[in-house]
Amino acid sequence: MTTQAPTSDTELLFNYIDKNQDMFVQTLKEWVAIESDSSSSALFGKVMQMVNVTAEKIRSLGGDVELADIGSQQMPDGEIVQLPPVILAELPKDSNKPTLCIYGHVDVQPAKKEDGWLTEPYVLTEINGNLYGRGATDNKGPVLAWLHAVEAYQALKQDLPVNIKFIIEGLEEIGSYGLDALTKQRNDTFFADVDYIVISDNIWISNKPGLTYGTRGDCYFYVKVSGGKQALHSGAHGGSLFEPMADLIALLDSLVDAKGQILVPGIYDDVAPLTEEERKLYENIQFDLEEYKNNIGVTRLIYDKKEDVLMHYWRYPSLSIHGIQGAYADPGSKTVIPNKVIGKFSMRQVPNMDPVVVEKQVTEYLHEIFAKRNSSNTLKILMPIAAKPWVANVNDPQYVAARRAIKTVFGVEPDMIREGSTIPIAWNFQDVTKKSVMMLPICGADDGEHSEKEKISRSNYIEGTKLFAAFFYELAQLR
Ligand SMILES: NCC(=O)N[C@@H](Cc1c[nH]cn1)C(=O)O
Ligand SMILES: [Zn+2]
Ligand SMILES: [Zn+2]
Repeated sequence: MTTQAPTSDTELLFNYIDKNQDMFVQTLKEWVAIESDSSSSALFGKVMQMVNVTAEKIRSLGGDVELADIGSQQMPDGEIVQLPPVILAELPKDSNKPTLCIYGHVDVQPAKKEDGWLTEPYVLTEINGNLYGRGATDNKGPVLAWLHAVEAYQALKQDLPVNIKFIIEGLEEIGSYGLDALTKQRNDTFFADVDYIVISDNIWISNKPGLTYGTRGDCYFYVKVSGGKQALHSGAHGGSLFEPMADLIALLDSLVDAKGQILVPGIYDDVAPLTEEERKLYENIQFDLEEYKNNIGVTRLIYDKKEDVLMHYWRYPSLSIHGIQGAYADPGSKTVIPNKVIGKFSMRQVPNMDPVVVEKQVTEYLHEIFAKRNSSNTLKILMPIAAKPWVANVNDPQYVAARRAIKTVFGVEPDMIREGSTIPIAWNFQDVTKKSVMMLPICGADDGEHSEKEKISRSNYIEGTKLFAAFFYELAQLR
């Protein structure tokens, strides 16, 4: 990548980051080795370990760290569990400087070798310049890049141009339980002197750097269908039973058609109408459909125009079916009728959808479908995650600083992009604190977040660290 006329101080920082890249990769390897999968409360011990390791790293940079208690939570299975704390930290402060608050998460999605990983998911493995491992891109790599950017300033005894606070959590992947309440609770204290909030937990959409001004939200549903007291032999009992799995499959099948249209009545009613001005924005974005299909390993998409594909990721809702708990999923031919199954699906939310309305629409619709089946089974619907979409003002000064930093490090103007996935706390940060919130991604379009090919390229990890160092500088120049 071309580096654009850095100042001599920036040049020193970049050289330091280049020279120490192996050490930065080693730290990422140590972090990836901690299986901080938050998907099940049984694994919260590892999340806790990861939170402590992160806290220690921030302390080593001179940070004052609080492990904020966020209490307990009833999980979808009914169990009440103590939640891992949230890191609220602050580096030594100078009241003449602006204050940047960096948010990130150190929990990860589940990963098992048998899911199809070519490498051990928790052993960071470098292949052709890519660092494969669960959490490499989502979100341990970017969190470390922020910390290493600070470390570079400190190692070179350069004054950090901004005050820095951190909010690092271990429950983002399951909807950031407790963080919205903590944000409200600390709005007049921790957040009072914060000028900017920045998040780096998403990806570019091409090999060109992107700057993100919107994300979709997410409503995550559990559909529980329960039958008799125990699982039964399908030969001995199949034929006269209302089978929970058949009910569930019918319910899941009623949600979305083959063209990706959501079938729940009323769901599109609140979706913000597309304006001519917005439609034009999509035309100039660099996004190669062939390259994209190749990256994600598919031969055909529902839409064949770039603009339609992007709009259906960014500005329209989508519904995905994720799995069935209680279903027989192992290899082999077990002839069982499960007595209780839980279907899981989520619906990405866009402006101006309201999760409260969506929950009602989905629940009523599924109960109607279920009633028509006249089954003896019982149906229960839960919505444990309700995250609103987030859209920012791209004219905010923070975006100016980020554009300049991107130009310095990558030599190009970024594409202004939105994100199809969800950072559950983004909307809350903006709504509660009224501060400027921005997303500054450093991860590649082909990083495979949540998949069995998750990776970050060494180049993005190291150039991303430089980008963050340059961003600190540019942010201070705004004053
Ligand atoms: N990198 C952000 C991310 O992956 N966020 C999750 C958060 C979430 C939403 N619903 C459940 N978890 C995502 O899937 O978008
Ligand atoms: Zn993430
Ligand atoms: Zn994620």
